[in-house]
Amino acid sequence: MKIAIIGYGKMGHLIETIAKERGNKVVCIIDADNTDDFNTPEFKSADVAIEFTTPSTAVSNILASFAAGVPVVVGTTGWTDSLPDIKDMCEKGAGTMLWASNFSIGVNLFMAFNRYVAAVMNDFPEYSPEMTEIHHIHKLDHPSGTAITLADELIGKVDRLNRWEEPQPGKTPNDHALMINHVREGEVPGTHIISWDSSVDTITLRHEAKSRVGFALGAVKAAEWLKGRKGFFSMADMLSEVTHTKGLFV
Ligand SMILES: NC(=O)C1=CN([C@@H]2O[C@H](COP(=O)(O)OP(=O)(O)OC[C@H]3O[C@@H](n4cnc5c(N)ncnc54)[C@H](OP(=O)(O)O)[C@@H]3O)[C@@H](O)[C@H]2O)C=CC1
Ligand SMILES: O=C(O)C1=N[C@H](C(=O)O)C[C@H](O)C1
Repeated sequence: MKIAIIGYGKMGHLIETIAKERGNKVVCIIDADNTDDFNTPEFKSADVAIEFTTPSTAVSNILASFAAGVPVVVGTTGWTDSLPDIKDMCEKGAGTMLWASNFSIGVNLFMAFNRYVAAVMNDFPEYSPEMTEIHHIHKLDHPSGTAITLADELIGKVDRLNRWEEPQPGKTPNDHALMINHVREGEVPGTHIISWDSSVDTITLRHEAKSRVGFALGAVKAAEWLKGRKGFFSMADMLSEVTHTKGLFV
């Protein structure tokens, strides 16, 4: 299939390599210096575009893809206050998009395990959860998009929690808040840790990406899956088609 790449940074380069290895054709690459190319026949000829840019540019790139009639897979994080409006546009037929805070298959399994553990822990108030995400020093946003997804899903299952917070000097954490810590260190591709602590033990769930390959491969697979579909989708929609475990994703 024909793929357009929006954002030719660390993810964009890897997506180009993996898309070609899987037999796809990259017909257009848009980076910060050629954002007018959404209007070109090359961009408009793409079956699907894949967008990994910055928190401040994702929304305009999504809208430009919709205007060009090209479905878009979006991996950029840090812009999701606008997600409900974009989702609404897709549901009204104005565009097609698949968004995920993390395209790694392993992280999406980890998200399912997180939901399961949180549902179990709802009955065990002696355990308190905490989350930590560790990423490379170039990352612009915190907490990571993945941590926000994990936190929202955990809070949704645990009656004693109603929000997430980041630690602030001098501020006592709210009793009903899940704390999310962020660490920026070297070139770490992405690590997420959820710990459930009691006075007698700690249960820890940990996902550690070894490189960005899992993210890029998942995004290309999502683009291949999105071709020919219309509406708003998530990785759960795609993955629910490949598992026999009932209720794991949707
Ligand atoms: N969902 C997931 O699985 C994953 C999500 N991410 C997220 O993806 C995003 C990108 O990550 P990464 O590739 O590592 O970041 P990079 O900084 O390496 O790449 C971003 C690229 O976008 C370009 N860019 C900036 N503005 C625009 C614009 N208006 N239109 C098109 N391109 C533009 C930048 O150009 P220039 O440098 O010239 O400004 C740069 O080449 C981040 O938000 C990150 O959190 C990352 C990995 C996995
Ligand atoms: O910026 C990154 O690099 C990553 N961003 C995503 C996030 O914010 O969750 C996904 C992955 O962890 C890498």
